[in-house]
Amino acid sequence: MTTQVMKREDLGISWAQLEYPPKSYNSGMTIPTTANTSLTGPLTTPWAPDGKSLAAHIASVMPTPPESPPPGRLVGTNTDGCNNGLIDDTTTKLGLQNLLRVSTSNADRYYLTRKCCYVFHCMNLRTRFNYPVIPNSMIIRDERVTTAMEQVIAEELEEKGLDANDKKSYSALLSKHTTRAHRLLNEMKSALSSILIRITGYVLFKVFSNLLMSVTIHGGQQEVIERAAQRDTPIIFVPLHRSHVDYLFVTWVLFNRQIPAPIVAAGDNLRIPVFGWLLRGLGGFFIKRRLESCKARKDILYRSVLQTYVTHALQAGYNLEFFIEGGRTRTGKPCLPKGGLLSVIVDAYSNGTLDDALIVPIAINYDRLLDGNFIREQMGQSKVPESFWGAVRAIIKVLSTNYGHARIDFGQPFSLREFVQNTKGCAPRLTLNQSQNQPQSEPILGCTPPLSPTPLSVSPTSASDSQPLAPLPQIASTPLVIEKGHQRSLSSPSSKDHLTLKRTLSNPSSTINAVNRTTSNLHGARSNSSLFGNEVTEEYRYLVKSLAAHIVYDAERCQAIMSTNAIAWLLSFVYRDGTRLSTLTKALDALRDSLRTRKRDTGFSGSSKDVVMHAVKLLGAGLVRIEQTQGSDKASSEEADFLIEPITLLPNVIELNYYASALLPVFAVDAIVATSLLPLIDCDLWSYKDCSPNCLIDREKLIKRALGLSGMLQHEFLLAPPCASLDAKLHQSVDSLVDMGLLQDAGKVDNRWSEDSDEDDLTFSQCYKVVPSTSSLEVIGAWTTMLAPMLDAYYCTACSLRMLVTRQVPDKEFIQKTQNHIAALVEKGTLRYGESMCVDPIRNAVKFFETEAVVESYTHDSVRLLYLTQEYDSEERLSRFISEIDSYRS
Ligand SMILES: O=P(O)(O)OC[C@H](O)CO
Repeated sequence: MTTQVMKREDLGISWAQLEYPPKSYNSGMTIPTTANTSLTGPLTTPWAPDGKSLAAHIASVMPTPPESPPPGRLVGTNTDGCNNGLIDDTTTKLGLQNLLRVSTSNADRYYLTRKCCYVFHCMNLRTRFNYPVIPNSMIIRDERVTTAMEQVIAEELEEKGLDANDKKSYSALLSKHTTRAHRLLNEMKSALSSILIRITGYVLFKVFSNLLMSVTIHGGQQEVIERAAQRDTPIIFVPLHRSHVDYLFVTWVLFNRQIPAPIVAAGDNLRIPVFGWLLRGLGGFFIKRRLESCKARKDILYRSVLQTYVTHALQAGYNLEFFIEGGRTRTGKPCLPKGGLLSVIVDAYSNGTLDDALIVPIAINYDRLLDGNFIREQMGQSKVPESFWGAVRAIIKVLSTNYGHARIDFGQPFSLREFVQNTKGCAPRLTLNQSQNQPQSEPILGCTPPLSPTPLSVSPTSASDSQPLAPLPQIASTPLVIEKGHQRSLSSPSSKDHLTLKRTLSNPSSTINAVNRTTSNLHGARSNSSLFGNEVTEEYRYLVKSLAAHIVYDAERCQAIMSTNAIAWLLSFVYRDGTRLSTLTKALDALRDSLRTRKRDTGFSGSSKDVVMHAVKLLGAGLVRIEQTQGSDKASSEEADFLIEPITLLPNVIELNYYASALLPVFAVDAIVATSLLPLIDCDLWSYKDCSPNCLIDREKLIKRALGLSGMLQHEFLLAPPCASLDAKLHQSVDSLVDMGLLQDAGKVDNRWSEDSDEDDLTFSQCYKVVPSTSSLEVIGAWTTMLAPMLDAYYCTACSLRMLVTRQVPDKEFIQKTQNHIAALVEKGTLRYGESMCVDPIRNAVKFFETEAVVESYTHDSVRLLYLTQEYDSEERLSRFISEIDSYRS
């Protein structure tokens, strides 16, 4: 099958003509107006560092006048409709603030005060907080560490064939492992310094004001965090990870609000000379990168030291920050969560050492990434390790560049205790036996009987999607609604998850849920013990997985879409062959409306024409080509039109795709439904534009197919949080196609005799007639094109499985050969999208094949070998599987 190439200009279709989005989306909903208070409102006596008037300065630093700033509301999934006592009218009314604008208590008439406003600002901030020192001895003597040490010693004595009662050998080993525990702790622990935070805070003002046009954050969100910090409960900040700069941003924001800095989990790859020391002084503590790996799991001493350190720090009153995705996203869309540090926190809560914590999902987004790009790694080359000189070179390189705007969004804080209490009743009725102190007979709190897939109108998520945000009721009064599918998946061993998913692809009647999707990422899925050595129950696993999924889902939802994301998306998926500035401007207007109705913030404001020009400039000539069209009047730039064209050649297109991908999660469900619809229609919709081909669509069949495709893309997207029904989301998306006019009600048909029906099927199912209009085709085209590169990658990876027939191949070789194959097809023009060769979708396809029990793997001499399972180890079976994957490509 070749990729469908749609030339919309030839068809006379224009994205901008479109009535978009369909009216049904959150109809009647209004965006909370924080409006013009944003950059000018909340600051009492602000001035620009160079003494210009504020308005003039804003005009010079913003791409457009701030006529309609994005709302910057607090987003929460399980907490939508919950207040936590942190939100009130004040927080919802505050607007966006540019952190680079500072104010002091003096008027701006003094030259020195104006010139040195950052110095005065930083001097006036309170940074001297009580950062208690946690003595090493307290951690090393902790029961958890001593128990781990005894276990390690016993194992070593046994390994060496020594007598377990031999005191001399025992004390020699005790001293060896105690020294190691001290070393591990010293390498790990942070050394928060108030002075360093103040100095770095000032330096960051200077650096960021040179590199960035603004660093924007919503005043209400800051206010909520400030209120949360006044409580006795530790705060756990969990940002999505895009850049190394993320490490600095949260601490810097808190410094500006005079909130104590958190300790921040950093990968030990960042423990490099000077920068490692700096990071440690700013609160960084270093952990091994792959906590989930077998090697790290086996190092029980390391695990016990880490867990004890984090637990003691939380007990001592430190706030914590960690990146739940592990590394930075290479694709531009969030990675599925890792459970490592989250399970430490859940452990600490469940064994009673931590009474509660407030969890704050965070999203940070940049017009342009300061770290460069991930082209190299996506092309299959290995990552260049961090080093001192590498960091220095990178800093020198970025200093002379403009990176546009940056935006930080804090999600709504939610209580760990309330989350656990609400979730406990929904998982299998097993006890959390993490602690001996915990009463085993503890009643299951918040026990909500598992419900059948929740009608959209009553699920917490849907409620939040269709209602204004404030005021929000208390969390405790809103029990989480967990659907049946979750309980099923938990009550079965992980191997059965394979069956669930396998069924989904072939007969996807079971609901795929977010918990299943994170299975392979958390705890290594098949282990029966937690990352930190405790025997875990299914309930515990469920808890960590659903908490992780909630955090990532919430963080993604609060992420603001930057101008470069929007323009890269339009150029990648709507105007891949290029278009005029005027058309792109109208398309951006439509996209902005669509984002607004989906309650998504944008990190830009003002006229779309200016936003397009700003984004095109930032994306640069390597990603977007711009030229003035012939006949434009050069003299009057107002009238001048330009031709704007994306560079779709490899490798540049990979970077463009990175920026476009921030919008993928926003439209993922719709894209899945649209992509599922096309193969169910016998005819080519585009040739029936504005006509009515004689074909009917069965709603249930469409949903089943969409569920199958959702299952296939389970490693790409978190489509719904664990408390919501994916099924309902898909139904909502089908409704939107009806509202759009693409589907017209054709009544119910008797499906008793249809070949797919089984005895339990509904007798009648809803059918729709397909009526493609110009505008609906435009939307369908964009959504299907959005998934096309990914589906091509999955299909080509499935084809590559042929190289595994009767043999084993190292996974690196398998991926490399698949990439080469895709690159060759792109070169020949058989495949349209160069980004299909990125390593991420290929890896995810392999993960999916493993989930489907098509492929298995084992590690030998540190090499991971892939092979086909017995069931698929033949050309014929494999071909059938490949055609099944192919059938999802439109
Ligand atoms: O994206 P990576 O893999 O370079 O990792 C970034 C992490 O912040 C390292 O701690």
